[in-house]
Amino acid sequence: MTAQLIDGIALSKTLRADVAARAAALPRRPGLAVILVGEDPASAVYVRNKVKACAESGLHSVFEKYDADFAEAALLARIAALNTDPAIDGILVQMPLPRHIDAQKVIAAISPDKDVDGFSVQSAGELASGLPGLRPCTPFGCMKLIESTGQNLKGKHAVVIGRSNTVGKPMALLLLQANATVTVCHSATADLAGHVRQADVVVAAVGRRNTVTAEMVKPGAIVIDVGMNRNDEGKLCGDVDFAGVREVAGWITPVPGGVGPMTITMLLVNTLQAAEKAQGLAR
Ligand SMILES: Nc1nc(=O)c2c([nH]1)NC[C@@H]1CN(c3ccc(C(=O)N[C@@H](CCC(=O)O)C(=O)O)cc3)C=[N+]21
Repeated sequence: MTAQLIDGIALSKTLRADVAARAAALPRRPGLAVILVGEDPASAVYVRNKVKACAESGLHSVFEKYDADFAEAALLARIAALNTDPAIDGILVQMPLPRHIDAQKVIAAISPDKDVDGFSVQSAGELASGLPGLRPCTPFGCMKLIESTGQNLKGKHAVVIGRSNTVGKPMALLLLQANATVTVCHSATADLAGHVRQADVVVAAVGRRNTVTAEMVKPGAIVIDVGMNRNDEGKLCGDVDFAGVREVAGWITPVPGGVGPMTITMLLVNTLQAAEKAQGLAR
């Protein structure tokens, strides 16, 4: 069996067209502020892609770039200004931040209404409580990729590998809300392979290549690869041994071209959602 590819670029195209149509129907264009502190080259690429994606979907965006030694207080002051800026519906501060800046403080400073990353305590609480709210973009995108297979998660066993606040934890909650039975594995899990073998859905968010191999995967499973690693040749690769696992799985996401583009797409969706709410068009 060779797995069907879940194409994050194609799905992104469809969803971004819907964002563009809904954005065009609003009295005021949705606006996203993207803040980058420091010189990390990978962050610079991601941030540029986010700004470009906004333009392509007809969203307004502003990009603010600061030197690595930008003071925490100055960053908090910028966020306070954006919180009350009526042209801005979403605020994204690119992570990781320089060590002298407390990321938790920064996240807490963003108005929950503009928390398009879904990283705030309010957004996390809404997700955990099953209330509507802004969902973290990467796991939200993974759910859309899983939904695109047409498989109902009711009665299915999902195994999430990784327990970060940005991916693993919210992923588990989203899968739970979709009626899956959920197991969360992490670095202290005794028998990772034993758990993964039980999974109808595997979401790998570890940050180490070849964490999921063909022998660990149940035939026909849905495999979602959140990993972003470099192999020995410097090529981008995920946490899953793609060549091996695609011969066993039912569906698999590629890296690149899977979760990455969907993360940006869900940022656009969240910005649109925040704008609709701000303009009295809640949905
Ligand atoms: N506040 C904050 N929010 C984030 O959402 C956030 C962040 N900080 N910090 C860094 C991570 C990483 N991230 C990615 C988004 C898209 C791709 C993406 O589009 N990847 C392409 C490949 C890009 C390439 O070729 O390098 C793909 O997978 O096809 C990757 C990574 C968002 N992040």
